[in-house]
Amino acid sequence: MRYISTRGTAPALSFEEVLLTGLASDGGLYVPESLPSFSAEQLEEMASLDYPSLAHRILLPFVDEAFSSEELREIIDDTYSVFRHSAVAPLVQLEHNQWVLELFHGPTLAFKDFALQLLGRLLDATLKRRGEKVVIMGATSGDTGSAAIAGCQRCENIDIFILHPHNRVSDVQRRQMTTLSGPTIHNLAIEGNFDDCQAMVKASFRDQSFLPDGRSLVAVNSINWARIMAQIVYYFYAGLALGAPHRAAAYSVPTGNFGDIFAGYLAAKMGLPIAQLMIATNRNDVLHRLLSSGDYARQALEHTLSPSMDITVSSNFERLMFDLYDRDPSAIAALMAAFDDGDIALSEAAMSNARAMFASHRVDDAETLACISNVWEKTGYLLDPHSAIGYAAATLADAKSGVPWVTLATAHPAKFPGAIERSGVAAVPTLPAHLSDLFDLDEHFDVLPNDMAEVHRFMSAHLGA
Ligand SMILES: N[C@@H](CCOP(=O)(O)O)C(=O)O
Repeated sequence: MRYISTRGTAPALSFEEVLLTGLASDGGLYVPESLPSFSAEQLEEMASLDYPSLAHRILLPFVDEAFSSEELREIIDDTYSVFRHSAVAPLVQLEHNQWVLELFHGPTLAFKDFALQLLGRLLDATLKRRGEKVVIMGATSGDTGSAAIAGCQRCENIDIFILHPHNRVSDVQRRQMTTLSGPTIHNLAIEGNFDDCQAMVKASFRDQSFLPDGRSLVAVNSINWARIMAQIVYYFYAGLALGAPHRAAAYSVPTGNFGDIFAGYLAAKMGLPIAQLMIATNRNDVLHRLLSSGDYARQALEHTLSPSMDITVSSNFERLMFDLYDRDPSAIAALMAAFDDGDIALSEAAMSNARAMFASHRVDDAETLACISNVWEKTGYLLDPHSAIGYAAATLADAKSGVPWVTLATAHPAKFPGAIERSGVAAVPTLPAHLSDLFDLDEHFDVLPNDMAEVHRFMSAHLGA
């Protein structure tokens, strides 16, 4: 399997090379040159597999020569053994045609664990084999940070630097990152927003001259292909449980960086029957505006009750655009250059291709709180604010569709006690036992200005030998 850049001038890479990078050298994102696909007969046979077996079946073609089938199986078994639910990704029915896929049973209580627990193990094995050290640099609006640290802290050959927007993640989210200490773990609270953090990370990938010779950056954000790859699996898991290949389901995905929903799009291309993919956004709604009115104009980032989705530049949309423009890298390079300068307009053909698979809905804070409260009253089920955005969008779509809707429940409600309290429900979400001492532990983080030179100076000064 080879991986190519969406902008066409960076070299094609193997899986191992793509795992050890982030952005392509031309500023694009890596995608597989071609996708494996599964026939209806193969899907029928896959329907009986447990989560690790299904993951192995789906992921093996992507890693090809980098890991043997046995090595991959061992890594996958180890990865999902740390999840607290034996089904790994349980599917729960809340109402007629409404399901939630619980993706918060991993160590840090968010869907990011599915990919980052795996990525940490793949990295560890690869770096040991190559005898190399790397520097991990990531940006988080709340969930990726702790999941990346938890996934990679066992790796001996890394230093990890995670940038989060100062005072803009929930207390639980921050503590999940900043209480994981060690000489190689660095949490940087940036005096800016998530877009600032992500822009610094991307710029750092493009010019790595601040690093000493022999060290390079590896991404833990969804610009790293391995993140997307791992997230394809749970779409198959839910779809097969709901009757694929004989019945299609629709998926509602709380969307920020577009990585999670892009994984669903790939699952459809790989043969999973998917009726529709719902882009569910908060007030940071650039993707909803694009889908509904063709408006892809940048707007100022707003801080909401769903901080993990407070993002206005959705990195992975570029991967979708690459397909919408028939995989023409020069079209993407031109569009992204124009986007750097301001707004872009997609062609009619691209828009109609996008609308064939995607719908969208924006849910503001008041609607998010109302959804948490309504669902609690009706079903006794407690949604976190991000999952509530997905569920609100799915219930609006349901009346029109008649297909089963699966909302991706991307985080545990205990990560957002403030929002739950504001929703007025009588429930108090509690952290699972392994995090019960979270508020007793010391925090370690440095506050830095929104200035890349300062961040690079900090990183150079704190790199291990
Ligand atoms: N929503 C993320 C922000 C980064 O997105 P990613 O999927 O590219 O890592 C978060 O919660 O940190």
